[in-house]
Amino acid sequence: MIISVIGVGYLGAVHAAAMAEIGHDVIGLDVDEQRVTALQAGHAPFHEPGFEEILRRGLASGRLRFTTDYADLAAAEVHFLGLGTPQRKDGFGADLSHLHAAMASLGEVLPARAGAPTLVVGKSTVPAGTARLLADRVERLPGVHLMWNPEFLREGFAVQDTLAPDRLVYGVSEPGTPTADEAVRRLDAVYAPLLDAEIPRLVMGYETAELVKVSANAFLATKISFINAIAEICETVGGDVTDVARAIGMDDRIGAKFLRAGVGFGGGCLPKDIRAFVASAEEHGVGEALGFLREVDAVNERRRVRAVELAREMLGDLRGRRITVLGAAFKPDSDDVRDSPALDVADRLLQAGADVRVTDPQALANAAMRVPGLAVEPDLETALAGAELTVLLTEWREYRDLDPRRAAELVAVPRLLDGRNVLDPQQWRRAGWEIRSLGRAATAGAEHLLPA
Ligand SMILES: NC(=O)C1=CN([C@@H]2O[C@H](COP(=O)(O)OP(=O)(O)OC[C@H]3O[C@@H](n4cnc5c(N)ncnc54)[C@H](O)[C@@H]3O)[C@@H](O)[C@H]2O)C=CC1
Ligand SMILES: O=C(O)[C@H]1O[C@H](OP(=O)(O)OP(=O)(O)OC[C@H]2O[C@@H](n3ccc(=O)[nH]c3=O)[C@H](O)[C@@H]2O)[C@H](O)[C@@H](O)[C@@H]1O
Repeated sequence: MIISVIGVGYLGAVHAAAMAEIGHDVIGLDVDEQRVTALQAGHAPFHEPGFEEILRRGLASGRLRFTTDYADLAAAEVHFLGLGTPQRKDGFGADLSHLHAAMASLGEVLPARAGAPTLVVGKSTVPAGTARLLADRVERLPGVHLMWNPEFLREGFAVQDTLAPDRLVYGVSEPGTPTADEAVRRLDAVYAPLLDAEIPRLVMGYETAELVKVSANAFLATKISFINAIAEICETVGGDVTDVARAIGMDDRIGAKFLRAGVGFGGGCLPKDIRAFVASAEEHGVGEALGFLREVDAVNERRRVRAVELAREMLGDLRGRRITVLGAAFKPDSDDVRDSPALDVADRLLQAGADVRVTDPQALANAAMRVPGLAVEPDLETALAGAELTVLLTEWREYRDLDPRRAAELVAVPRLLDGRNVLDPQQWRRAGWEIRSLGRAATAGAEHLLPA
């Protein structure tokens, strides 16, 4: 099938390459010329394991290309929408302006198919009600139908999650009607290889599909803030949140995933999605139903503040003190620094007057753009040299695997704050380090301490 993907950012670029990978003719469009040029040249504009491989394979096969010109989309039978839906400038609801602008441009090329069946498929994360609003506009054109097919991929696993998702969700105007059934058949044809692999597919109304997406992200954020709230208690009463998480996670009804306590969640999605969900509920007059999400957000914010406080407890006055921050990306295996807890904490330490040096295997270019004046150092050993405090904030493998004895030789003072609870405190203490973590009382782990 001939397919277009409009908006080739993290979601859209991976989706476009994945659709070419499963045999479709794909054209990806973006208004960002630099991005289109890079993609067309086979260069990933962001770090995503496995993406460049399928991008290059798609380009080489002739089934994948990129453009900035909407006129090039005229022949496509299916248009996927991968536009960003960032937080509005007022800080709360979702900014749908990119989506509306793209729909206006697409509206000019849709008539070129002269009434032949054409499917427009939204993938962006949007407040409930958005799809119906867009459908009212676009379905006036003969042959055009709109579906909402939210995306659940995780950065760092984007290719795998696109080609083998846990489920496919199809939002239609009215489930069970002949028009909806026809649209479902056409989207099934796009995803045929995935459906053949028995990936479950659920059909529901637009609003339900939109709600599935924001509910999933709200649940994940809640689970993280839940364990981080317990971390706050552990720090005060003398517990170890990693043991709490391990023990409660063994209960199948709770599950071990998304119970990693630390500096909290960030990224281009969870924080803005929970805020947009609350804003949307308020607009519908049911804000109190999601009041707890404000607390989820507040717990998350407090972890960042606490990381700086803990640095102060360990160092005293932060002014002029040499701090090395391990990690800038919002999570490992990504160069994304959107609302990154690591970068935010580094910035707060900088604002407090510390002499901060940040290292990260992939995200330093993005970090330096976001926080002007931040000192960045790509080489881990150089970054550690002379540190009075080392703060681990993104759990890249190279930091989890750090040898405490070697690291102790590099720093000025072997003093470490583990903001992700990934290092073994006993092992580090044995190597001579003073170590504190978010979610463990100062002495947690020390009771088993063996002589060095
Ligand atoms: N990044 C992720 O891991 C996931 C993102 N999502 C959702 O997918 C959507 C996209 O997210 P990202 O890919 O992260 O955003 P992004 O910001 O990386 O990509 C959006 C792209 O749309 C382009 N664009 C803006 N206006 C345009 C227009 N008028 N015409 C064509 N292109 C235009 C931008 O230049 C940009 O390249 C959001 O709603 C997000 O919440 C959902 C699941 C996963
Ligand atoms: O809508 C989206 O964009 C996506 O948002 C998240 O994916 P992503 O933001 O890529 O990353 P996650 O793995 O969910 O991590 C988000 C943040 O939570 C933090 N986290 C995660 C898990 C955990 O136990 N503890 C924790 O602090 C991570 O460090 C990271 O900062 C969801 O997991 C995806 O399903 C969803 O499609």
